[in-house]
Amino acid sequence: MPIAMITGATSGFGRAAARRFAADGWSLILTGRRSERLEALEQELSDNVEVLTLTLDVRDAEAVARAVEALPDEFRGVTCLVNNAGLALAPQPAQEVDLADWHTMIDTNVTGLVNVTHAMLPRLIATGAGASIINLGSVAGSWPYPGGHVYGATKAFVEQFSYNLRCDLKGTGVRVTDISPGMAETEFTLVRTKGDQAASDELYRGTTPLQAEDIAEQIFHVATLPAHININRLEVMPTRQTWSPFTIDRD
Ligand SMILES: NC(=O)C1=CN([C@@H]2O[C@H](COP(=O)(O)OP(=O)(O)OC[C@H]3O[C@@H](n4cnc5c(N)ncnc54)[C@H](OP(=O)(O)O)[C@@H]3O)[C@@H](O)[C@H]2O)C=CC1
Ligand SMILES: O=CCS(=O)(=O)O
Repeated sequence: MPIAMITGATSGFGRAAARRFAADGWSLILTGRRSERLEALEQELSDNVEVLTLTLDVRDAEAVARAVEALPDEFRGVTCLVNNAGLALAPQPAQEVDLADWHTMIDTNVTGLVNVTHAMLPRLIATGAGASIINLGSVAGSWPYPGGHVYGATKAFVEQFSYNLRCDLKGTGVRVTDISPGMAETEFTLVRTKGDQAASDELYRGTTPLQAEDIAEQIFHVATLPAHININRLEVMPTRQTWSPFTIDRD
């Protein structure tokens, strides 16, 4: 059975993707920091598929490298890496945020993604044709909005890193895709607002956001395309989300 490694499998897109891959019998390497959630997911899925859970903070390059190095033989032949772990913080204007929140976003969305990719590249190249790296970018990486500041910039990094990886992986068979969702109802806004459930509920109220399962389906689709097809970037929005016009500061 093919193997998917999913970072940030304790919630949202990552957990839904784990369930989607499991439904088709894939073996799973599931990572995240909250071990109790990993254990619950392992319990849920392991009757039907092989599951290995790794409690891992993607920001810790050494821990990531050690965990990948120590993968048991039956989990070494990874077919698909889903670089999903990530977060936004500090929705207020740039001039009002704590520097620490900017650092956390860069450390997680940029450094963390790079840490996991670096550790996993030899495994994916060994798998060769049909292997894929699926990076979770965001519409925020392409479209500016107030309060997007460093979050959007980290996702712009994900897009360009994905394209550049493709160049270097030419000839290895390893595909690279940036999946960039728009508004999706997960724990994302709860994290962004540091636990403000009312603010999270308000954002999604009266509209129809994407659900985690919608993006999980896209991830699974991209991972299971014939080996000669590479989707470079997939931007996915809810039908009820579009762009705003430019704004003008007037006297
Ligand atoms: N929801 C949305 O509107 C959109 C989200 N995205 C992106 O999709 C990805 C998933 O987000 P989503 O599912 O919505 O959000 P959730 O908050 O529901 O899930 C985020 C996941 O990332 C993990 N994570 C966060 N920090 C770390 C870390 N340092 N080390 C390891 N794992 C970490 C969390 O696990 P744990 O806390 O257990 O470590 C959790 O499993 C993110 O990269 C996000 O930026 C992109 C576009 C839209
Ligand atoms: O990445 C998340 C989607 S949004 O909040 O930037 O629209």
